[in-house]
Amino acid sequence: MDGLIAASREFFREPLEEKRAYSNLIGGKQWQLEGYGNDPVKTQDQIMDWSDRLHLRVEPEDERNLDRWPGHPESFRGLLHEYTASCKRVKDGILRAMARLLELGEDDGILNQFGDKGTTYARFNYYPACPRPDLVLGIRPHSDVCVLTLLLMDEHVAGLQVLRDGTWYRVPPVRDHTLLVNVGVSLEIMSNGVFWGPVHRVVTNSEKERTSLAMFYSTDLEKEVEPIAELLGEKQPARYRKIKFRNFVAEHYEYFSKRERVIESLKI
Ligand SMILES: O=C(O)CCC(=O)C(=O)O
Ligand SMILES: [Fe+2]
Repeated sequence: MDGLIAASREFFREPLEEKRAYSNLIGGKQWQLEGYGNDPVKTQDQIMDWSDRLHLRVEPEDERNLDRWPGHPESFRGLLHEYTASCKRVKDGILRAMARLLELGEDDGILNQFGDKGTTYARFNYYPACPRPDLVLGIRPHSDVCVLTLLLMDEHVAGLQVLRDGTWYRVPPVRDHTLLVNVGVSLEIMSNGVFWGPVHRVVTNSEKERTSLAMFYSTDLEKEVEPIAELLGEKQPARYRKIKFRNFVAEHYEYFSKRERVIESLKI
């Protein structure tokens, strides 16, 4: 873990021209999810996040776009490959335990909602020290659109905050490779609202830089995300409309740029 974080820092510290070789803008213009760079620009007055990002599809393994994976430092690709395999085991264990909490008939009741080609993205976030933390956020308020996120936070510098009942709560940094497990809004829909995808943000720091690595576990892009049938009944009607995951992601970015949550539009 330390090696991978150190390798990602090394990448982020390289000159911009080096990093642009892995850009998320095709031909310098058309935005795609994967690669190095920021969010899509949807409106002229959109305030961007104070962060540098590298977003890579790590699963399915045979669909990796290795041309987006930094070749420097040389250890990067091997370390990310190993980290992906370890995190998969953790994610499977957590989702099986959550299926039991929902009292689903089988432990794989959530895992088998992912479809044939569930996808995992690794997102490296690098937040440089910011001279005016009062003016800009590291990441604006959002909920993760995936099923589950495993977040490896900076061991020394705080920044993540979670919204609950109108108050922002600071998440302290933790040592010893602790992972923070976050529910994404896909799981909010699947669980018919039993679990919910909290709104969170990252504040900037005037003196210290910060890094984090999020692993986002999502369903197949062609799969419809919907409440699990077994959880529904006469007394438990569906609370969310279903949506194809591909459209959910597209809409997430539309709403995000307007500072709204896409899931609100799916509530019945
Ligand atoms: O940097 C963090 O602690 C959180 C990152 C995050 O929320 C995200 O990448 O979606
Ligand atoms: Fe997030």
